[in-house]
Amino acid sequence: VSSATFKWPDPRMDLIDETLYGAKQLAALTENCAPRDKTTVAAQWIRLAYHDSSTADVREQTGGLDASIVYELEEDENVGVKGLDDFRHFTSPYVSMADVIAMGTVLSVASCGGPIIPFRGGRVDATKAGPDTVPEPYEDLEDHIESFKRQGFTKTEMIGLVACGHTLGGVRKVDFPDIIPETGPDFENFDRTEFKFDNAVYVDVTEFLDDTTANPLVRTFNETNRSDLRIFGSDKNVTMRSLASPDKFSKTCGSLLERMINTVPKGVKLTDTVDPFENKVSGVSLFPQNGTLVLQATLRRISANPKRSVKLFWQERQKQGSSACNSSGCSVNPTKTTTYSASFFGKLRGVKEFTNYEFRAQIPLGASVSKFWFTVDEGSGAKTVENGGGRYEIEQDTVVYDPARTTIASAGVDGKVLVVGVRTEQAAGAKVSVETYQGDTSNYIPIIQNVDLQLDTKNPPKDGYTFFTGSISSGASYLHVNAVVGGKKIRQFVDSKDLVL
Ligand code: HEM
Repeated sequence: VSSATFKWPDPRMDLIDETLYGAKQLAALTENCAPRDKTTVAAQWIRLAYHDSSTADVREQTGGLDASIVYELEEDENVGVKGLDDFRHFTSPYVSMADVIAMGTVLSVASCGGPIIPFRGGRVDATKAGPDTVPEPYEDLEDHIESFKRQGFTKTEMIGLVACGHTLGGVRKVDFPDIIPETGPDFENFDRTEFKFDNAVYVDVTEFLDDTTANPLVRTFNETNRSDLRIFGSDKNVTMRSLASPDKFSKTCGSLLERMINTVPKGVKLTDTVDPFENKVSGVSLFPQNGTLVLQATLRRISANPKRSVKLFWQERQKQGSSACNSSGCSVNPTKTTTYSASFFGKLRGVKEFTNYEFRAQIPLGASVSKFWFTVDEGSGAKTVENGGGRYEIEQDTVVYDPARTTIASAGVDGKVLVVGVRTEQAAGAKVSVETYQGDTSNYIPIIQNVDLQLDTKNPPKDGYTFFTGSISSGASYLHVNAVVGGKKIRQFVDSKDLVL
């Protein structure tokens, strides 16, 4: 699997990159192996991911990491499972709950000092519960071997995966009174380094081998429930001994957990690995204002270089005799430059910070724009940034989301009032609607709504555009504008950061 390149427009890559490395707050929740509920956020997220993925049947190619857990929370086997309340804020039309669960594992393992697991996106969420397949402590060894085999893991890999999972967190008395007796503590850690993924090798393994472990799944009064004891010892400790090397433990866990999160049903195709992108373009909008077209775009570069200068260039859609552009093209300097810290995970990947260069170009209405690109000079000469060749192409200017008029229309309103412009010469008979996305719901199932937009009476035609408007729910965080204009279908994505006012 190779490393993905960012070819704008690609909202999926944009959002994945932002969630893992950038400004989204998912990573911050587990930073420094954050404690929560007597355990760690990391332990909760990893357990959730395992329970979700344990529905995998690799021969049938069904189940796996597909967020079916959303429909399985009431089942006994999922007692104490936590994390979906964290994850629901980070889904979008391009990043499924299953992807966020997988990111949760990548982030939490790294946050506690474990290996860096490469992340790939593209998982598809299930629409119903999967089978009851989570292994339970009272089951015998043969059942566990069978169950891991169905999930795609050999017996040796089962030993590894359980050791990797149980290096964090522990057992809760309220959830498992058959493991921790009434007289015992409310929560018992699997090992003595509950905030460390890496040290666990020493602790889990040597403690286990030394027979001094506190692991309740090894020591519990109830022999039937000593599943870790049976699993770890199932090959006379050969695997556990091999994991006594910290390096071997880290590598083994990295590759087993990677396989766990990448086990997906038939037909689901994962993206390439998402590493931090050197150049990322977002926040692109084109809308009419005060007799011109405004082109807004943001270029994000890795790191902050005070010597760096960045310019936006564009090419006109219609050649105009008296255009504002001279022979070297039209260009503008940034209106705003903001440096922000990378997430802890970005930092682990060698990225300390990012710098956003925000541009706002005013373009004659008649000329409009077809392509844009940038030059970046780090102090040693300007280099062109042009979307890996082909430049940043603005497919159409017929239907445009209008952030400025939307801001004005939404002021003081409960919810949002969206304004979309359609080129006046093509506006007759135009059908404009929006498909809104709300991921942050109490049952973790996104709400998708279609709203037809009507002619906007408060914004009469102006600047060559005719405006359409409609109210959308305040919970909607992303949307697509869908239009049929002159028999042609046009679809435009609006990111939450461009929508939230
Ligand atoms: C035979 C297989 C397994 C059994 C029987 C088992 C059983 C358990 C039990 C009983 C708990 C306590 C949960 C609670 O008190 O709410 C637990 C916690 C946990 N398990 Fe497993 N587990 C197995 C495999 C795995 C695997 C493969 C992983 C991940 C790769 C994993 C990750 C975790 C984590 C991280 C916790 C701690 C959760 C927390 O502290 O909130 N387990 N497991």
